[in-house]
Amino acid sequence: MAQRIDGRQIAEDVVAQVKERATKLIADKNIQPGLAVIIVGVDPASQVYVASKSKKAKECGFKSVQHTLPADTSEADLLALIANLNADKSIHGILVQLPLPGHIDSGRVIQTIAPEKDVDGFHFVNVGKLVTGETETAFVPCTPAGSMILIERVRGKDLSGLTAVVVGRSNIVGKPMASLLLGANCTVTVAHSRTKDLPAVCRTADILVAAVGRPEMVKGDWVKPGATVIDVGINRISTPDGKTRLVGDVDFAEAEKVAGAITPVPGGVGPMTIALLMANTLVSAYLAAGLERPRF
Ligand SMILES: Nc1nc2c(c(=O)[nH]1)N[C@@H](CN(C=O)c1ccc(C(=O)N[C@@H](CCC(=O)O)C(=O)O)cc1)CN2
Repeated sequence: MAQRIDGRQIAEDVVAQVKERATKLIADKNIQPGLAVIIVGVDPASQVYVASKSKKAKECGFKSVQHTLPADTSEADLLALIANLNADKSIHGILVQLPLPGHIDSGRVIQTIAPEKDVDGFHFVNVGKLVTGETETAFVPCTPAGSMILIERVRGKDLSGLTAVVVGRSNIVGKPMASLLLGANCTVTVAHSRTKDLPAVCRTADILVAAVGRPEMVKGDWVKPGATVIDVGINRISTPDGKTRLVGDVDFAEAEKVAGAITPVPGGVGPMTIALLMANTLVSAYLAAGLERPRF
């Protein structure tokens, strides 16, 4: 049976380190990291995630500001708010919760955030830095950055020569995940809906990352014995008793019989996303003060 990777515990460890370093930054330099989180509309899941982010920021000792805007907010008003936050010296990180309502161009919104405050790592400047290996000043998207920490906890820091397969090619998870694994000297394949014989491709992976958004798609016989399986999917499905439950993109019951280590859903990658947002905000405050980048 595979080792279950406890994302909640590892996220707590990361948050504890962030809190300790934030406390020191405040004491030594009188700089309090500041995070502004913006939500537009009333998507229930987004409301939960944003509330968790604001709460966690407070726990870390950060200045935590939440802007809750109505669903019919104009793009111009949202861009004006971001411009104000870009100019606000007490704010080191700006996060706009996705998805945004359909009348707002998410791309334009993301590109309006100052790259040095883009703690989501979605701005072209940060994407370019990640792809080119400019990791001193890059912000890496929180979900892949958190997934890398989980992988390193299981396999150690040296992933050199391992075969990695990332299933999914989104800008938020799949592509940055592939860049991180490549940066760690893995041999990386990005698989997707048009990949031929996806099960066979997945079976080549020492590290298998599933980020497709399809409930329990990755079956046990897609997993190489002993592989590390990172399940990024968070899918709510209906159960026969009329309730709902969360499942990942991996069929956990099958895969845990084959894998060496595997993340559960919930309690795997999800908590790391919020922990890495705290880490990125701390990094932003350090870099703004001209200090050496803290590593996690
Ligand atoms: N601007 C952003 N928007 C979105 C991001 C993001 O990184 N930046 N990611 C996702 C949602 N997300 C954070 O925003 C997120 C998703 C899930 C979790 C999490 O902890 N999940 C729990 C289960 C929660 C539940 O019970 O529903 C888990 O997996 O254990 C945290 C953050 C989309 N939008």
